[in-house]
Amino acid sequence: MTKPVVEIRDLSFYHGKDKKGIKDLFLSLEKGKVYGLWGRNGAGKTTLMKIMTGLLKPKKGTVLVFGEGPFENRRTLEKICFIQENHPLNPAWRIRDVMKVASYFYPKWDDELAQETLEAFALDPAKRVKALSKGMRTAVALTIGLASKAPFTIFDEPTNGLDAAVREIFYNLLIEELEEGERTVILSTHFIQELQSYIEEMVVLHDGELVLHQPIELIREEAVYVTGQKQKLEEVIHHSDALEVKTLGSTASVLLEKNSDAWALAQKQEIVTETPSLQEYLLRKTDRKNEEVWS
Ligand SMILES: Nc1ncnc2c1ncn2[C@@H]1O[C@H](COP(=O)(O)OP(=O)(O)OP(=O)(O)O)[C@@H](O)[C@H]1O
Repeated sequence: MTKPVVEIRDLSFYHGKDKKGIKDLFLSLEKGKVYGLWGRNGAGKTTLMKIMTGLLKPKKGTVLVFGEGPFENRRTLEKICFIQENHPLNPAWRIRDVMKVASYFYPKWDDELAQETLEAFALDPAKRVKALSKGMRTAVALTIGLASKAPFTIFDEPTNGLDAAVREIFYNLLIEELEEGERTVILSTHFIQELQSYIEEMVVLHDGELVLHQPIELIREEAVYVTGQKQKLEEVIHHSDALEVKTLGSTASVLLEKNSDAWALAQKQEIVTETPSLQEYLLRKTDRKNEEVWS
């Protein structure tokens, strides 16, 4: 078996003395896979991404990227490209200067791909960053992410602020780039519905903890909306396994996980089932705990 690209064991990170960050996290990411990172606001995604990309030092535990700790490790950092949301770009530089500087940093930089990508985004390399719209700046940052050819690349909220046409261009370029299976990619996003077809495995954080790490098809199959007569579903409705209950007149609809006792109970009744969207399921799965976070 090939060694994982990222190996995290028992990682904890606290902002300041005791502020929440990441708690006792174990995670392993493999070569050539595309991961979706999902979590509600404050779940710990940025903290985790910053640790994996050497911007923060773990307080406890082990973080290895390509077998080495990324913090202050130039050799490892050359293999990592982290495209942050609102990626910092020098406003005075022309796009072509931005590309040149990035090319010095990433040993696998592909100039041709950079040019093709800028062309696809209809970006003029002679333009200065300060003259670009927010969406155009994002497109410049995405170009760096693609052309870096970095074996481990993270795109944080890659499509925020991009119009539908530009998003499509990015998805197409990303698919082409991933075809060879050489790069490990994380797409961190709140808008999972749109990105889900590009993702193989989901990593879900909640309140600093890893609550799910599974192939996306399995997660899609994990939950079910059960609809039937409210009276007959009374026990299911009040069961602690019920992730969500909606009632309308004498009908009830309950969101359940298929490995739950409540699902076994529900199946004994006359019910109609429907698969929830991935977004609905993840939101409900992180609902109850989330109330504690914000309270
Ligand atoms: N610099 C900081 N100082 C203190 N606490 C912080 C700092 N950065 C993050 N936190 C806290 O750490 C927790 C995780 O934050 P993080 O930014 O990693 O979450 P996130 O999942 O990226 O959230 P979002 O989706 O809102 O960007 C939150 O409780 C947040 O308040």
